[in-house]
Amino acid sequence: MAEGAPATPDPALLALRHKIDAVDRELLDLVNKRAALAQEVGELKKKEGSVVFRPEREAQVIDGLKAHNPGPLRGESVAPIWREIMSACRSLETPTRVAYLGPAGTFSEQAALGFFGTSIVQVPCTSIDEVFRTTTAGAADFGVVPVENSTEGVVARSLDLFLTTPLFIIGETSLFVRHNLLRRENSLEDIQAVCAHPQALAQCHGWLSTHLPHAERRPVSSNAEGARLAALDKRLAAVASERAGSEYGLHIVAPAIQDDAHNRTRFAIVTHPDRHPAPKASGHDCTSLVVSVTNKPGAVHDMLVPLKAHGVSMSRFESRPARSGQWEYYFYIDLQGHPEQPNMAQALRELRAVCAYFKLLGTYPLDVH
Ligand SMILES: O=C(O)C(=O)C[C@]1(C(=O)O)C=C[C@@H](O)C=C1
Repeated sequence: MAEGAPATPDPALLALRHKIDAVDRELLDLVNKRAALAQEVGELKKKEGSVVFRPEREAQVIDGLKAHNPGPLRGESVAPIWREIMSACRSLETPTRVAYLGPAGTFSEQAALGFFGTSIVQVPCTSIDEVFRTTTAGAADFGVVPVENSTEGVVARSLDLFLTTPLFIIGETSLFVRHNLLRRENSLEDIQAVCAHPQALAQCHGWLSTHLPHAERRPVSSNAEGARLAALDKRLAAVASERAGSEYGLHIVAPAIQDDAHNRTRFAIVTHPDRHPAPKASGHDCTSLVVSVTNKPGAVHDMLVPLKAHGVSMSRFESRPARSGQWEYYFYIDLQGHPEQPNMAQALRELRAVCAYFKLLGTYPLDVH
């Protein structure tokens, strides 16, 4: 028995626990009632031949509950609880297979479980390219890929693959990324190399330069792969999540070593347009596109004119070299709204007319917390 615990439990505590047990049973009955309704929805969808996962509906369910939450449950507790309930309900309609950059313990895995809930079939992949290939080939229904980090900027490989694959975006999610130095020994002595994904090494550049200036920085395919290697060799350390540390039995030698305390990574959820329709408007949506314009004065200005004319806000504007050798660029643009809104539809039509290249990458509900 823990020190300080009374020999006989406090009757007031017992009474409260009885009440909690009774509420839990009621909750279980209600969640089962909800699950049975979701099963009925599943039957209906099977008859109609329509898809099970509806990101816009899930976003509306969560938005609605948050707006009606009387408390004391905190607002930010609502989304994770209902995501998990909807994940369990969805799995009764059909399995959801989700590809992401594995192995176990990566931030991509955490993003996949956070977005879809844990009642999914996990399809860990060895690279971002493999996530795109697996989802394109239909071995996974959805892929989760990192697109941007608040410290390091864009994840170039994901952006390049949006251009060359048929996949489109149906959702987004973002995570606070806390990196830890992990190792078999609980010490900073005699570390020969630090293994991690190049993005993670870059996000911890300052800390590594100060505390381990002589250790080699060894880029590997994922942070969890770095943790796996560190578990095999005591001269190696890894930069990875706490989850990866417990997965591979490593000590957290130094916690939260990322240079920016607010380090966040944003992920896109992708799927194949032949297997999934674009989400309908949820009320809080984002539309992503990639465009290019001819290399002449005023071309970028002309591109922005239709957005201003129709009152469409832009939340992101990124450029990537087009690799034509002509100083030409692709522009990755996020717009606030959905093409079902007439002003957005008109702005997109006019924008398309002034672009040399135009590809709609997707339209999807904004991340709800
Ligand atoms: O409303 C639906 O279309 C359902 O299938 C039910 C439900 C839910 O559990 O609320 C489950 C899966 C969908 O992604 C959206 C919502």
